Amino acid sequence: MFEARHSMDAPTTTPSADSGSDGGGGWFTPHTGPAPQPPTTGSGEEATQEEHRIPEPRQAPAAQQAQQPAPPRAAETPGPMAASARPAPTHASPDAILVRRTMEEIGPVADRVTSYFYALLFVRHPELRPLFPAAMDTQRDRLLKALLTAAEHVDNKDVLVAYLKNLGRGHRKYGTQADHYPAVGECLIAALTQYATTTWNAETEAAWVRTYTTISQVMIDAAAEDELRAPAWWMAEVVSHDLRTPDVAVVTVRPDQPYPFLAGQYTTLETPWWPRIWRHYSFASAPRSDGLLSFHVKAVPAGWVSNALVHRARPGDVLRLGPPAGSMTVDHTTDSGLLCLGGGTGIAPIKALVEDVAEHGDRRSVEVFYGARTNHDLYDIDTMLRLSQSHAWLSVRPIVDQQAHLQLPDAVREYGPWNEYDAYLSGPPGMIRSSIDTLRRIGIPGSRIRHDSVEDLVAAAD
Ligand SMILES: NC(=O)C1=CN([C@@H]2O[C@H](COP(=O)(O)OP(=O)(O)OC[C@H]3O[C@@H](n4cnc5c(N)ncnc54)[C@H](O)[C@@H]3O)[C@@H](O)[C@H]2O)C=CC1
Repeated sequence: MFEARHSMDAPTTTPSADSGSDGGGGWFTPHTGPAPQPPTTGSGEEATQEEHRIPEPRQAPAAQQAQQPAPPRAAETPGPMAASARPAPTHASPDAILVRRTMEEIGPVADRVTSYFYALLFVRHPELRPLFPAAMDTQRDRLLKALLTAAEHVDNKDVLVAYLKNLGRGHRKYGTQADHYPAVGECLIAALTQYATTTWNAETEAAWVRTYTTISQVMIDAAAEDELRAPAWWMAEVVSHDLRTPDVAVVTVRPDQPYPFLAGQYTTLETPWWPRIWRHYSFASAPRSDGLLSFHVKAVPAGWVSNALVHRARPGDVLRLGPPAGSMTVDHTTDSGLLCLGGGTGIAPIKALVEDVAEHGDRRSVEVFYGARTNHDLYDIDTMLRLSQSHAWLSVRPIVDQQAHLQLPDAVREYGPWNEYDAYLSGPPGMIRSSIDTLRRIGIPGSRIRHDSVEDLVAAAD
């Protein structure tokens, strides 16, 4: 997906990271087994400090997990923000109310909470420091994002559990182990205790402990299950590097073992030059019979990874890839048309979606609007036009800001009607936001608009 999306996701663990589960209060049905169960205090029940300690995680019973059919990996990876339509909880659970109250209080001092948390973690657990990148700036933001996500989705079990499973799997590549989670949880609680001084009390602490315990258990179980069927990461050799403009390259790699994914998904990628710094890029093609994977990379100012990939990477270099993720995939159970907006290098997953429809033999209408600032920036227009010449159901319209005197989302209004279409958005965060507004204004419901996380796009732009 992109180097943006999803951001520097380094090892973590905080609800942060990306969010939660459901404890005694509600959103998670505890597994059977020897796992220590979270305390089941209700909203008004006061728990002791001892009860509030982060319990040791239960190791997932591998044998039991092995018997479960492994669902296709791609289907499990919707991020909570992957689609614009998220069902809102109808009422908040007592834990959700307490967690959100804490979040509101620490919001204005989020930077300090985050710094304090990491300082504490690395002082108390220096053995965890090597799991994180040398420069922690982006990581700090990631923690806050994860906290907010957990709070926001604390009652939304389905979305949250899917998100956490994805997160747990994704953390394998950092070397995160089950026994790291209590350390992180204790530092998180300590940081919240320090800064949420007005709202913090035993009841709130119990709510956070329950929330964090269930969050970490979902992640640990997902990682253990994943271990049975997939590597923690893939090594991938660069086999071609095509500089399309002075700052955009199409990089093609050969993974060291089969890499299953769906068109429209993205991966995380680490270069040998910036160890432990991972960035997101979408697959620019549907799965290929030769197993090769391509990415469109734009070097952005101060972008360590993107500049390395565009200006330094050459055939023979070896990258590391995390697991595939993302839910911006084609729903082959319907025959709705696809309205695709690809801005800049955001055209990469759109091209993969088009190839997916073509390979599936569907005859669904696919309308692609390909936006760029200048003609020169339409670096993949030849490929897209070639595809449209081969497929009568596909139309491709380049929208160049300078010529059209309007931006990509506005151009879509001039065509349509779009009521029989599902929309797929890919590009810079501002484009995603304004496209959502525009599409909703012209009557496309949020449930039919798909895109990757805008928050991650902002955070990972590097
Ligand atoms: N490389 C990849 O695999 C993927 C990249 N992305 C994201 O796509 C972006 C691509 O960046 P660039 O190529 O520099 O794109 P860009 O900044 O040149 O913009 C591309 C298009 O989006 C439109 N646009 C930009 N901001 C807008 C706004 N606020 N409102 C309406 N329209 C707007 C522009 O008018 C232009 O048509 C990056 O943010 C990247 O993270 C997204 C998905 C995949």
